[in-house]
Amino acid sequence: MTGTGANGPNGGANGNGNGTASPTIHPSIILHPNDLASVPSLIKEILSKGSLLSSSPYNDHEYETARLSLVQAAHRLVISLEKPRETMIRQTWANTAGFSVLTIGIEAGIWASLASSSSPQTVSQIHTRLPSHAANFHKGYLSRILKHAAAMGYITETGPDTYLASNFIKSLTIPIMGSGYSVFSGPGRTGGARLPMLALPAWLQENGYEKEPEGPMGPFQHAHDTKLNMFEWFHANPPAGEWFNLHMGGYAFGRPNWFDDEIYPVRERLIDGFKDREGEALLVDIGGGLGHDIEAFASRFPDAKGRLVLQDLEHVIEQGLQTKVEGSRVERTVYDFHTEQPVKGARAYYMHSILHDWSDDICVKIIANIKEAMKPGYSRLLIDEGVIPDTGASWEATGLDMILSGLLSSRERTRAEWTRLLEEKAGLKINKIYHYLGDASRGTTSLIECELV
Ligand SMILES: C[S@@+](CC[C@H](N)C(=O)[O-])C[C@H]1O[C@@H](n2cnc3c(N)ncnc32)[C@H](O)[C@@H]1O
Repeated sequence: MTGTGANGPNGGANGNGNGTASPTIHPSIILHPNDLASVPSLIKEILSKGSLLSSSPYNDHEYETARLSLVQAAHRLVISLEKPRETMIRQTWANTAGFSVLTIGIEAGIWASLASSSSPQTVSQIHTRLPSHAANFHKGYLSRILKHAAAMGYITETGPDTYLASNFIKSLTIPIMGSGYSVFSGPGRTGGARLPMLALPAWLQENGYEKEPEGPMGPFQHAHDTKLNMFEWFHANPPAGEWFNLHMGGYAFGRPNWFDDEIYPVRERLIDGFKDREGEALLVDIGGGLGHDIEAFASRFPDAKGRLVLQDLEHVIEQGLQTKVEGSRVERTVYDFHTEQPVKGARAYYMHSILHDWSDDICVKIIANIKEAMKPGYSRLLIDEGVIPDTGASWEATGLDMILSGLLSSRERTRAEWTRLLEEKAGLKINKIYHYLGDASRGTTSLIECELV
């Protein structure tokens, strides 16, 4: 690739890549850092958050809050200090290549080989331990891949062609972590979940920018030339479905749980007042995937009476059986939530990251099936989802919102949008929105408790 100089590829200094001019922006701005004015205050913030971090006990709430705001300030510092060309090249070249490199390393067993030793490894040593399907990996190319991984900070370069695994790269050898890269890259040459995101600008352009992704023929269907929705397409393109389900486990891992003491008072709202009779369900996890949420609930409340029921599609339930907790009392059942809810009168129906996958119209139908099964004045519907704040939403929340638009033509919702959906359209009453610690202002997750009106 060759440079085109300050005048850009379109024959004029202000070409914007599509041949249209931006007359008011002078190209000299490319020579200046993105936001130099913010640098002093960001450095001050980093120093103060840094000392808070060292004085809080590891992993308590204050530590986590300080750590997260430190990460955010550090990212902002990098982008403020960078010049536009550097940001553009980092994003278009380095990050794109970085994603491919990480995926190759997962699929060819490079990270597993590197992580199998706690001391620095040469390229030859890493190569010797590659699994049989990658045993003939081109050594020169392996060396180039590792160099980029080191330049990106994913691994540590300790000498020429010698590297040490980082905590991050070791974690990619764990399926719930590595699967995210696989599902966004493949399977095979499909482009997986990344393809629709790459095709999102074209989808919007072809639709004259007049509508947001919606309906059964959204960016995902256009990019993959399919009528299937994302879940159906993953299932039809194995092992994408299995990767996705594992990826959900990675997304949930180590995050606070909705039933933590500081978030939702489970004893007061669910266990007290539970009608302890034969066959009564305490909790039904609808679309619960491989079961990480309900299994965590079961081990947190071992003495709570009542059935704990996990529901998902057949192939997901089957996959979950391979990793289920030995001796667990969770009942794993096959159920399609577009049909009548078979567990009647449960104390609580729980849905985590379900309604954000669907348009309001379909959500109303999913909720109608639950409403039919709910007992008035007794059953509660618990919705574990993001509530996007008016300002200051985190990149995790907004990133998910964009991903949902591209993959499922759906959305994360604001408080007003949740109220419109749950109260005005679905006819439920929202009792209260319980915010996860530190998340109230970031929009990543909250627990919305609803009842029949
Ligand atoms: C985004 S995942 C969330 C999984 C899990 N609740 C979690 O938070 O990790 C959506 C889940 O909905 C399930 N699902 C999709 N369509 C379904 C349907 N028609 N009936 C039941 N489950 C369905 C998927 O299999 C998947 O497990």
